[in-house]
Amino acid sequence: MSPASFLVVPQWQGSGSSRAMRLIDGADAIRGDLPANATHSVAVPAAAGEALGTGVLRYSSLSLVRELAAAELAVLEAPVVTIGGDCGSDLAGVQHAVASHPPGSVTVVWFDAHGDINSVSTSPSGAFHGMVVRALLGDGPDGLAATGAARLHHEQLVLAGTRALDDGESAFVEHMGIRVVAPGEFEDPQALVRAVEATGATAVYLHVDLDVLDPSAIEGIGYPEPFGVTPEQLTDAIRALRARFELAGAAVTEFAPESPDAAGRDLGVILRVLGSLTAPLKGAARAEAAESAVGGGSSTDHGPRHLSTDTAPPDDVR
Ligand SMILES: NC(=[NH2+])NCCC[C@H](N)C(=O)O
Repeated sequence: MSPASFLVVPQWQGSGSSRAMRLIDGADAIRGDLPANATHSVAVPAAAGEALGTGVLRYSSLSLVRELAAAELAVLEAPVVTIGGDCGSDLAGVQHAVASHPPGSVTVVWFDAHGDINSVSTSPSGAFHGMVVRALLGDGPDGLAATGAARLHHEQLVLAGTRALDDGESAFVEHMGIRVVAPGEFEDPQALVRAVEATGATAVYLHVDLDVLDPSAIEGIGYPEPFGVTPEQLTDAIRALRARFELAGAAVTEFAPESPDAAGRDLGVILRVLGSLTAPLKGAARAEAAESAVGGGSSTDHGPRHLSTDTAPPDDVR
């Protein structure tokens, strides 16, 4: 596998939070630790944007970001890891991954406390980050909803770590029979592998909203929900999926630190997640074996943090 490329998309317009602009700081903080030669950025418009009668708040900026990101994705080497920004930052990333693989071969695993599967009519907020998955399934305003080969079928979707669905979302998930892997199921890292196997996919797109993690593991998230997964459960699940399926693309989203100091406190965990998505698997397994042989490492991380896609990942430092 070639090393991943990173696409930083500091989109905040999809968030319903009054502190949505913290997402820009979050994207900047993560970018600082990425390998510069593999990192590209989308110039997100400064303007909030207008709904233009679509029912999606700030629709005009969101559809513009989708276009700008799609243009980058067309020239970047896959797999691309999008760095958000809100949960809609990788709308183009998912659509690109699905469209560039044979029909039915990519399953999207949506790691998120929330379903993000509201339609315009069931959304309680009008915020696009709660409607992204629905748009991926083809339901949403023109310019956001996936069409043609980019459209995801609901059989190719697994919601992972989900624990906060709105009523309209629950009804839709139940009606469509969409597979939800609850946080408790993460105790077995193979649970997600089996869920994806059941979809018949050969590749996975891994979307990570950091709020899938338990709030005790991360501070800088705008929509914390209790009873989430541990960083170790998340990274083990990601590595198990990568060991079994081709990685078609990925994203890490919704980092919204309140200050640079606060960002620093969360970066260790975020880089472990990024490492699980991008670092060579064999190296990770070796380092883990070595680590357990010495009885585990230190949990503090004061050294310089840099993510490299071709050396041992930072998630080996626990
Ligand atoms: N990715 C997120 N943080 N999503 C939060 C969504 C909140 C709520 N379900 C909504 O539709 O507005």
